[in-house]
Amino acid sequence: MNALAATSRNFKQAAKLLGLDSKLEKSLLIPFREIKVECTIPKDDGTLASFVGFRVQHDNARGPMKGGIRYHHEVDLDEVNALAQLMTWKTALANIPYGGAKGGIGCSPGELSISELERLTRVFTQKLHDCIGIHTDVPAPDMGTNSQTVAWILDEYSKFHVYSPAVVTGKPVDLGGSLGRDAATGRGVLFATEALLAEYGKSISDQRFVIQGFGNVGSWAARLINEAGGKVIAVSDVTGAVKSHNGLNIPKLLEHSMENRGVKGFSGGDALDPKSLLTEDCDVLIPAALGGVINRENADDIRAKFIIEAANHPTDPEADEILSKKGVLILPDIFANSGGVTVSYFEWVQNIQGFMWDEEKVNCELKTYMTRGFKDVKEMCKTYNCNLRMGAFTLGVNRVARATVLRGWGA
Ligand SMILES: NC(=O)C1=CN([C@@H]2O[C@H](COP(=O)(O)OP(=O)(O)OC[C@H]3O[C@@H](n4cnc5c(N)ncnc54)[C@H](OP(=O)(O)O)[C@@H]3O)[C@@H](O)[C@H]2O)C=CC1
Ligand SMILES: O=C(O)CCC(=O)C(=O)O
Repeated sequence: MNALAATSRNFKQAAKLLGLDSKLEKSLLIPFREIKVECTIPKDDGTLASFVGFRVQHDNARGPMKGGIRYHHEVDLDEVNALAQLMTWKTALANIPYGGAKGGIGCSPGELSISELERLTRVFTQKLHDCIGIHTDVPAPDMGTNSQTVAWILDEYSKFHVYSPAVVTGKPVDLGGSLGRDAATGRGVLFATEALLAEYGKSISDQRFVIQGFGNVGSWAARLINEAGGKVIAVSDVTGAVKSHNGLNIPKLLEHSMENRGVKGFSGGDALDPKSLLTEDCDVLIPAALGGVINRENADDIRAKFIIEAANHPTDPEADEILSKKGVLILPDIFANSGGVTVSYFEWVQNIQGFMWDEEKVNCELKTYMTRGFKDVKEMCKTYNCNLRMGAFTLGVNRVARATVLRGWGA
């Protein structure tokens, strides 16, 4: 099932539980605006290369639309649409005053030089600048992009509009980025995992973790889990996978991965077939890379007791059903990875206030939001007698539906 079909299916199930009017349901599902642009750049060797870029602005009932920009060869309109929709429910669940959006370019960032990436980002921004803004749509990094990418967007945007750091979040701290944003999604994953485990009388330090993806989210999650006493027994990225039953030395793995551009070849563990990583014996599985990786092909073989969705839509609805029958608990993406957009919100607030918070305040506020989010999700699970995914979806969808109805459709 593709990402859009899966996300829309979850939305429709939540709308049914909430008893939403079918016309309201339809209006919530259709995106506010879909933008598709051609981006042609000269490569370093003088030849031309053309790419397609997207920005889907899904909903703005609760505030400016918000979401990252992804550079990956699999990016297409359906995927960006699904990710934008997830952002709408995620920002509502986190109770931050935003709607949802997502962007992306179908490209392989690893095959482009830094100057090619800069040109591509600038051309994309030239095509997009009139549709984004502090109070309309605020992009951020996602897979394949980082603080440098949004710094280029900010600079290019500023050639057409007044210099406004709050037009993007996830910026370098020197350009008004927030302390703690880099680690925020991984830190949010830690707080979310702690909250879930506590419900079962468990804690990070008595669990064994497997993490797919060792980029921004996966590596920060690994680092913070390791610091909290958790045993990270296997990790993968595009280059390969490594495992150690005694727990990987995460600081050393981070060093190795920086020096060698990946986890492959790490001497502090055994090489593992990346395909079998998800079905390794562990307590907690954290997918922190691509969507759709847990599906009907492998769901039955998953041995984790808890799945924390650090990635967006890593679990297909068919796998959801299989895992639920097996008694595996899944903490859904729109809650588990909401720490990133929550600290993006703090960054936007700091930029608008013109006042910088210290990192302790950022982390402390993040914990408050994540703890409250978990409590709110559990409350919905109780009200609608549903699992955590439907608890999260009903919470987000209900808040957006209420805002939509209150704003009305008057001409
Ligand atoms: N950044 C953020 O703040 C947020 C991100 N997310 C989600 O988290 C996920 C990861 O994003 P982020 O960490 O930012 O992205 P990054 O680009 O920083 O890292 C992605 C990681 O996934 C790895 N990867 C890619 N394909 C595969 C694969 N087939 N198997 C195993 N590993 C793979 C990459 O390997 P390599 O480096 O070798 O290419 C890299 O380690 C995405 O789903 C994203 O949407 C959600 C909320 C916020
Ligand atoms: O920080 C942001 O605004 C967006 C984060 C994001 O893209 C996500 O949560 O999937």
